[in-house]
Amino acid sequence: MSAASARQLNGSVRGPSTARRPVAHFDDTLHTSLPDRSLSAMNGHGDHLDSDSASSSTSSTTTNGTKPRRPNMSRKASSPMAPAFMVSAPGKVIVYGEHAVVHGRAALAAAISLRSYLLVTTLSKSHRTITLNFRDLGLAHTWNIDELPWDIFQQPSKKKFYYDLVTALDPELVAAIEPHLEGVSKGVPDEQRKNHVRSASAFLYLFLSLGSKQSPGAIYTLRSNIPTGAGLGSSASVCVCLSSALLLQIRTLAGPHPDQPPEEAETQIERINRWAFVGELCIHGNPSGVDNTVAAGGKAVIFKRSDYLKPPDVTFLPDFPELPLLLVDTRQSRSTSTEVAKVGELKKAHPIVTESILDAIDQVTCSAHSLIESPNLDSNPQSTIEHFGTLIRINHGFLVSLGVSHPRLERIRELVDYADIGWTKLTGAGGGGCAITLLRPDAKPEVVRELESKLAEEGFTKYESTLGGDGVGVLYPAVLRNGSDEEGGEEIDQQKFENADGPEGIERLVGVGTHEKREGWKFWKRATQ
Ligand SMILES: Nc1ncnc2c1ncn2[C@@H]1O[C@H](COP(=O)(O)OP(=O)(O)O)[C@@H](O)[C@H]1O
Ligand SMILES: C[C@@](O)(CCOP(=O)(O)O)CC(=O)O
Repeated sequence: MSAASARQLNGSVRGPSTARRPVAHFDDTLHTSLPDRSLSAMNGHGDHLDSDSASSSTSSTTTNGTKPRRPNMSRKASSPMAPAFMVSAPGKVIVYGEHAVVHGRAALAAAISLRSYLLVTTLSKSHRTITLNFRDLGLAHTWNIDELPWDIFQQPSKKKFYYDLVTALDPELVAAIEPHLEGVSKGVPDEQRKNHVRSASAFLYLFLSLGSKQSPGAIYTLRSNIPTGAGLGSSASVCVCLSSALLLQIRTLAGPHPDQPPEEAETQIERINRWAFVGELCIHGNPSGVDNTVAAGGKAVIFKRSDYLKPPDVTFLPDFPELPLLLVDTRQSRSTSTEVAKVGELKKAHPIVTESILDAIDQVTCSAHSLIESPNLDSNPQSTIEHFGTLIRINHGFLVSLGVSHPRLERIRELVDYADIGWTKLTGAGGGGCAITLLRPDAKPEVVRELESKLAEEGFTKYESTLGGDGVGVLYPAVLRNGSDEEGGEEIDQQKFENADGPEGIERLVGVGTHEKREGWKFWKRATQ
C-alpha cells in the first residue's frame, strides 16, 4: 500500500512520516569502555547549570507532600565539565500478537511518536548523590552513592559488563537492592507507591550493574508523553532512556552521528536494548522484549523470542504500510505484569486450549507479515486494508478468549462497530489501556467525527500519533541547535524542562516525535533503515 492509498484522518495514527535527519554533527567518536569514569572527560561543551536549576528537582514536593532530601547547595552542584544531556525513546503499539509474544510467538509492533525524555544533570565531584526525579509519577528520591550495595554487584561471580546479555534478574542482587527501595515514596497510597518502587528498582538495578562506586553524582529527570500503563509501552520507553543514559555516562556508546556505519549503530542500539530489557524485567517480571526492542530501534518490527536465553529474532519492516489507525485510551488503569500473569495462569489451567489460541494468534501475525512482504501489497489498497482489518478483529477475539479484555475496551469496539467504520482490537497488555481501530478507507469523515465525540462523551481519550518513527535519540549537550552559530542554541536546563507545560509544552521545548526539524537530536540508524 502506498502512502497515498492509505487515508489519513485527524486523530489517527499514521504511517512513517518523512524522517527527520540530523544535520549537525555529533562530534563524539567511539569511546572505549571506562566504566569507572564520569562524563566529565567527554567532549568539552562546558555548559553548566547554576545551583538553583540543579536543585529544582530535589526541592520539588513528592505526591505525599513531603520534601525530598536536598543536596548541599552551598556550592555549584552541577559538574562544570560534564554538560547536562538528554535522551528520548518512543512508545509503541502492538498491531498483532501481544501476549502470544510472551510465549514464544511472533508479534508485529511499531514505534509511535509519543515519547519519554530524560534529562541527566551530572553533579560536581563533591556531590555523592543520585536523584531520581520522575515527574509524571511524582517520584523524587535521592540515594547516597557510597551507601549502595556495590560490593555484591561488583563480586566477580556477579559482575556484569555493558556488553553482556542478561536474560534474568539475579535474586541476590534484587534482594540487595530491596532495603534501598524501602524509603521510596513512603506514605504514598499503595497502588501509586508500587509504580514508584517498580521504576526505582529498574533504575537502581541498572545503575548498580553499569556504574561503580566512583560514578558521579547526578540528577535523572524524566517526563513522558506516553500514558503510564495504557498499553503503549511506557515502561519500555523509560527503560530505554535509563539504559542509554547510563551507558552514555560510562562512555560505552559510539555516536550517534550521521556518518556512523549502520553495523556500528546497530551494535549501540543492541547494547541499549539489552539493558533496557533488564529494566523491563524489574518492572514487569516477564517481558517478551518486544516493547524495548521497538523503543530502542524505532520503526516497525516482527519480533519473536523462542528461547529466553538467546537474543530474539527481529525482522525489520522498512515497508510497513501507512495504516490509518485511531488510538483510544479507556483510561482504565492496569498493570502489564497482572495481565501477563493471567495468561500464564490460563495456560496452566487449560494448556491445550491456551496453546491453540496462542498458535492462532501467531498465524494472525504471520499472515500480516506475509501481506506486508507481498509484491502485491500496493495493487489493491481496499482489499489490503480488509485483510489487515479482518486480522485485527480475529486477534481481538483471541485476546478476549485469553481473558485480557475489559468492558471499557469492549465499549470502544461496540461504538466503532455501530458506526461501521473499521476494525478494533486492544493493544498492549489489555485489562484496560488502549484500543486501536483500523479505519476503513471509505469511512466518512463526519461519521468518524461523530464517533470521536461519542468516545469523548463517555470519557475515552484519543491520542494523536504517527507510526514508525525513530528509536532512541540523544541531545548531547542538552542544547537545541536552533540559533545561529554565533548565538549558539537554546540550553535545556532542569528548570525549563520541569516547567514545560504538559505534553504540548514538552513537545514544544524538546519534542522529537512530531517536529520535523529539531536540530541537535541524533538517532542511531539501523542497517535496514
Ligand atoms: N512516566 C513515567 N515515569 C516513570 N516510570 C514510568 C512512567 N511511565 C511508566 N513507568 C513505569 O512503568 C510502569 C507501567 O508499565 P506497564 O504496566 O508495563 O505499562 P505500559 O503498558 O505503559 O508499559 C509503571 O508502574 C512505572 O513503573
Ligand atoms: C502483553 C505484552 O505482550 C505487551 C505489553 O505491552 P504494554 O506493557 O501493555 O505496553 C507483554 C510483553 O510483550 O512483554
